[in-house]
Amino acid sequence: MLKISNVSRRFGDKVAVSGVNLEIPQGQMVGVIGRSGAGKSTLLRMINRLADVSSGSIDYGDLRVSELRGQALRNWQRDCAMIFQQFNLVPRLDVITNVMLGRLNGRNPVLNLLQVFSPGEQLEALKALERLDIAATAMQWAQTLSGGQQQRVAIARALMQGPKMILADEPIASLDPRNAQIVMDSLRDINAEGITVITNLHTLDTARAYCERIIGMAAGKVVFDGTPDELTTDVARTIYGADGLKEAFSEAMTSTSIAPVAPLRLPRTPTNAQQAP
Ligand SMILES: Nc1ncnc2c1ncn2[C@@H]1O[C@H](COP(=O)(O)OP(=O)(O)OP(=O)(O)O)[C@@H](O)[C@H]1O
Repeated sequence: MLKISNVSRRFGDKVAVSGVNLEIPQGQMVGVIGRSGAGKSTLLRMINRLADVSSGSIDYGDLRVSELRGQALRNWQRDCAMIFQQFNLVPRLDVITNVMLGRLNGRNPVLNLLQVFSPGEQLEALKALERLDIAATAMQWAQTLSGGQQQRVAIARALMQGPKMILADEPIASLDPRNAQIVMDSLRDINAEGITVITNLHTLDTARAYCERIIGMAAGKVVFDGTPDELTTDVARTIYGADGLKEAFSEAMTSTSIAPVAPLRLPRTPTNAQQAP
């Protein structure tokens, strides 16, 4: 269970995240939606500890994530893999090495420096690529792949970490609808194996189609926490505001309007449906 307790983050005078309380059981697939600047990325980055909390605490089971330092922090960042809109691959390294870089934590630093990977690690990386259906690209430079393929490499790299949780910050924002669907299907399949997936999404329809639980943020606060069915137009208006609502729906209709290939699992109910303030 991931527990976020009264977490806030300030940048100077700006409050990016304000008093957020969430409990996310292991294995949930959670979509975080909201307008640009609502605080979605900052929330994810605090869970992964790319950003520190200004106040409040984040716990994972008995682990006080928000106070980890040194090796314990690196272990957490291995357990809690993060993928980004811009993939963050090394462009002039081949795909399989990019995937193996997911193993850096916990290895001998000298081997890392020399980029020496064991046959076992190479096999595992190939398996991860096969799982994402891109093993044929293993020897290509990452920069020669399409955006959708690159995002799948990033997911394979995340899997190499053996994570308990994957945090995805707008993973499909720069992809065409077909690639967006492949990437979301991959995240859903990974989640079906018990890995928690928390993903920021711009579009309502994607969150509805893939996530059993949707968290809506506005001005740093959680203003909705519930199932796709509970996300009515009125609720969407609270999240996006009257202007943003039009944008959210029209965007959903055009750029990344996608639906999952296989039927979804039955939704589990969020344990702590948070009330709008
Ligand atoms: N490093 C930073 N320094 C100063 N302000 C920041 C920093 N990071 C985020 N902010 C501010 O915090 C607020 C929340 O930003 P955040 O990126 O978390 O929102 P978001 O919902 O993820 O938006 P987007 O969908 O555009 O990525 C914004 O007003 C942003 O300008």
